[in-house]
Amino acid sequence: MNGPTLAEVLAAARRRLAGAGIRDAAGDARTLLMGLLDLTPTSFVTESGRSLDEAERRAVDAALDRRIAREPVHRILGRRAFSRLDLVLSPETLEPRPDTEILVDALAPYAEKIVRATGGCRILDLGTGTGAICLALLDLVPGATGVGADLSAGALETARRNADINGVADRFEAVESDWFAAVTGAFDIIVSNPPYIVRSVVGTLDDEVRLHDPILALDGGEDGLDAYRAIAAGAGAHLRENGLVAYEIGYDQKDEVTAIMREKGFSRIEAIKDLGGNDRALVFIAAVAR
Ligand SMILES: C[S@@+](CC[C@H](N)C(=O)[O-])C[C@H]1O[C@@H](n2cnc3c(N)ncnc32)[C@H](O)[C@@H]1O
Repeated sequence: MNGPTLAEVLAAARRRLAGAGIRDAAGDARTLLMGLLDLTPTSFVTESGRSLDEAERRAVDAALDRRIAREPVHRILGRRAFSRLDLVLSPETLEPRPDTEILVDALAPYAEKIVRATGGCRILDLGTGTGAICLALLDLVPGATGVGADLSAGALETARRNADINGVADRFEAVESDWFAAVTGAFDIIVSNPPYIVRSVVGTLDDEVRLHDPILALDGGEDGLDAYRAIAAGAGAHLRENGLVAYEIGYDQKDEVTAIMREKGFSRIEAIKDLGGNDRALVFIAAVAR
């Protein structure tokens, strides 16, 4: 006897997730099925009439159980798309967010310009996690090279694997470091999406974030700004002439992060909002040429 079709399994999955109070039940059901069955958006439609075998149905059921227990879709699949990359996730890495692509898109033209002017561009990504920001920039700007630094050895292992999978390993180095502590040399661009959640807020985040993203990737200290202070203090010593420092920030941190950077001699040259209209990325340059 034939099993249920993909369309039938999709409809049942959507109902199960909606019944369990999952907000985007339709989107999550679709993303899970596409990922589990390795289908593209097009083949998902053209194969909607095909039957799922028992092993496939068991895999779908297990994935739905995990989603209902509030595990995020891409953690269940173990990977997610970011910029033009396919990134593997691990328990030690933050799941990269689409908002972070804003920082990548803002920096790529600067990196290209530096490559055109000097023949190369050295990028340092502090708190690299999966390697998302650095690897996406290396992919977009073939003349660039990058260092991804992180305090988590497990995250760095994942970043190295992602560099391999995405064909940029020859231009990427992973360094275990407490911010700049083990970083050597000077860079054209220092970029970071550091932990920036106010410590007292971490416990109130959705289960999907609180229980599945590592605390090291979330907790920004008492006021959420510890990492920006540490990076601002060390950036000058690791920047080439006319080098840039760029951050992802929390929606309400623009003025405070700008003040922290100004105190260390940097001027803000860009402030970029996300699609929701919130401040999301800032770019700085040394106010006085070094
Ligand atoms: C918000 S996550 C960003 C991950 C990745 N860059 C991204 O955008 O998806 C912050 C990262 O900073 C790392 N981190 C936290 N404290 C650190 C420290 N003192 N030195 C270096 N990395 C640190 C965490 O392990 C985590 O990978």
